[in-house]
Amino acid sequence: MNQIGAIIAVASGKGGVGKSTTAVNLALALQAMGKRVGLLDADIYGPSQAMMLGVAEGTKPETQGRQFLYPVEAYGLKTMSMGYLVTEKTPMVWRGPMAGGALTQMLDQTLWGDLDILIVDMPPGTGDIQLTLSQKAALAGAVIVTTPQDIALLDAKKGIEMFGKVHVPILGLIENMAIHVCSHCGHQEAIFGADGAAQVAEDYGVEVLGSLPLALSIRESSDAGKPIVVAAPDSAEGELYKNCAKNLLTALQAQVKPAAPNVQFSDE
Ligand SMILES: Nc1ncnc2c1ncn2[C@@H]1O[C@H](COP(=O)(O)OP(=O)(O)OP(=O)(O)O)[C@@H](O)[C@H]1O
Repeated sequence: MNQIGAIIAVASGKGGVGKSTTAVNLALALQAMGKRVGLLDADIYGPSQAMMLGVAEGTKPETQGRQFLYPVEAYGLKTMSMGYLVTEKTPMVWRGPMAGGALTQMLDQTLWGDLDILIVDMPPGTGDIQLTLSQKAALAGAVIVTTPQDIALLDAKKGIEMFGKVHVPILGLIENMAIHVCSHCGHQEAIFGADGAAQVAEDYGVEVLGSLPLALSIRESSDAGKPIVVAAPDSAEGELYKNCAKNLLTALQAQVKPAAPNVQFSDE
């Protein structure tokens, strides 16, 4: 029923590094390049895509029979999120297997139709839920979002290793919040440190697809329900996301191999 060219996970080892912001802007940038794109918000514990895409609170997906869901369209993207299926006040207190099951159901029972790319905004972390989804979703590859901060980089490495274990190629790293540019004086500051992502990329033989600044415009546009790639596609930040998307497509075509063979996986 669904013809999906490539399913790509956007993941981060650590929470709060801007994974969801990156996933939505990447999806919109790929669409701006003429691709048919879907976005699965698999961040079940904190689904934020509906808010970032300006989908009205309380929007429920149309259903077909008892089993299938139609995606909710936003800015031309076909989206599905746990946020559409539960109310904001319902805490997600599922155990791992249940959460993993719910996610694969959302993936399989959504009538995506024909897509070139489905971006999966993964839950943060590298536990059972992430492993199950990586194994069941037939991922074409994964993008790891990290900040340059040591703790985030450490978790990014765990993410690379997790995908390596399940033989999902790493398409590249995206470094988020790399530089802060003062809106008053233009002074640039590497608040979370510098060059960390490049070092991790080199260690693991993967690419850095791009680097995004810590920018007020990125945060404000997401909060306003219109991500920067649609709100200001020609802005410096919009261009950076488009460049990441271009590099992602190149990496996808080249099918970059999983983590370099000289990397030892901790429990193998
Ligand atoms: N480059 C950026 N510049 C400014 N703000 C950003 C940037 N990237 C993300 N943010 C902001 O940082 C916060 C966290 O971002 P986001 O929700 O995308 O992170 P996440 O990694 O998906 O978080 P979680 O782990 O909770 O799912 C949001 O308020 C978002 O608007």
